[in-house]
Amino acid sequence: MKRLDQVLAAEGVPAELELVINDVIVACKDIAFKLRQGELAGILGATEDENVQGETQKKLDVISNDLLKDILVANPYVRGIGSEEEDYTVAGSAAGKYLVTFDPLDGSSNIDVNLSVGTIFSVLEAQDDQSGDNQEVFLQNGRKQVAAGYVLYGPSALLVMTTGNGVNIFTLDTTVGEFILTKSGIQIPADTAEFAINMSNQRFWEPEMKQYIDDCLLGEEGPLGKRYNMRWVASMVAEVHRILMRGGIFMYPYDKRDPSKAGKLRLMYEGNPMSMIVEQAGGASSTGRMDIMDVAPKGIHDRVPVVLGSKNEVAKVVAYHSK
Ligand SMILES: O=P(O)(O)OC[C@H]1O[C@](O)(COP(=O)(O)O)[C@@H](O)[C@@H]1O
Ligand SMILES: [Mg+2]
Ligand SMILES: [Mg+2]
Repeated sequence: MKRLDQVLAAEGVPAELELVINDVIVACKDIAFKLRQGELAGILGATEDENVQGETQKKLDVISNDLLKDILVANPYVRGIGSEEEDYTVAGSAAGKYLVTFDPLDGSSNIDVNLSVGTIFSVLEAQDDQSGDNQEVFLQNGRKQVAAGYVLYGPSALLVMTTGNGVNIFTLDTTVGEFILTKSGIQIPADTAEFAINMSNQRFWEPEMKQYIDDCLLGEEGPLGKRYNMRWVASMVAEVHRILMRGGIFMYPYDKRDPSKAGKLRLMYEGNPMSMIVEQAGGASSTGRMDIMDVAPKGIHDRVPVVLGSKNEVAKVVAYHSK
């Protein structure tokens, strides 16, 4: 039975980075506890506010954001944070080496119906001496991440993370309040016949994506030659976790509902960390035209089309885009 700190030490993770990851996890344990209490903790429902993306904030979006922000900006090794729920990046310690971006609560439309939600995080190294409230210091591509992970608040709370040494899964032992290693060396099956996409947006997709899904729906008689199943949990963390466990492909492509947005999901705290985890587990991750982790960010809240999961299926979607 290995604890998270023992696993990170065995991976040779620097002590400062371990302290940063540990603070993320302390906040996530608190979020997990509040979620279990649900209505009893007065955490359900919406606030009167909108975030910078124009989305109504749920109470738990704000609570989770504050838990992560408060602990991380007080950490001497954190230069700054960037969050879905903060308009601008927030400065931490001027001498801090690390930058943390996070989606404090992913899949937040699921909170009020008691379904799975998650927290996603990504850690970068600050490359120069700029303050953490200057977003420029964060604008590095996903290949520069030194750690990435998510916590899935499901029937049990799971921490899934990588420091570039493969993917480990830890289960929260609520009797001792510790994440305990329960699986390591996760490998996503290369082939799949299960896709996840919000089909209600079909008429807004680009023709390439429309064609791929049309061909999936043709099953054995179509050019892809197999019968596909479909899932949509509306929580990226839950979808990615299913894919890590049994394969699959998850897509949130560009659509023309709002042509100024490159997609729904955000690069720096959704696309990049999930891509690092998926690649570390032998899967693939693309915008349809290039690897997500090679996309150069221009702003902390940049959006990105996402196609990730079983590597041979992702390659098929990429091939549709290059026809
Ligand atoms: O509303 P839709 O189209 O089903 O979108 C669901 C997607 O949006 C998200 O909920 C976005 O994340 P947030 O809840 O953090 O905004 C993803 O987790 C999920 O894949
Ligand atoms: Mg999200
Ligand atoms: Mg969110």
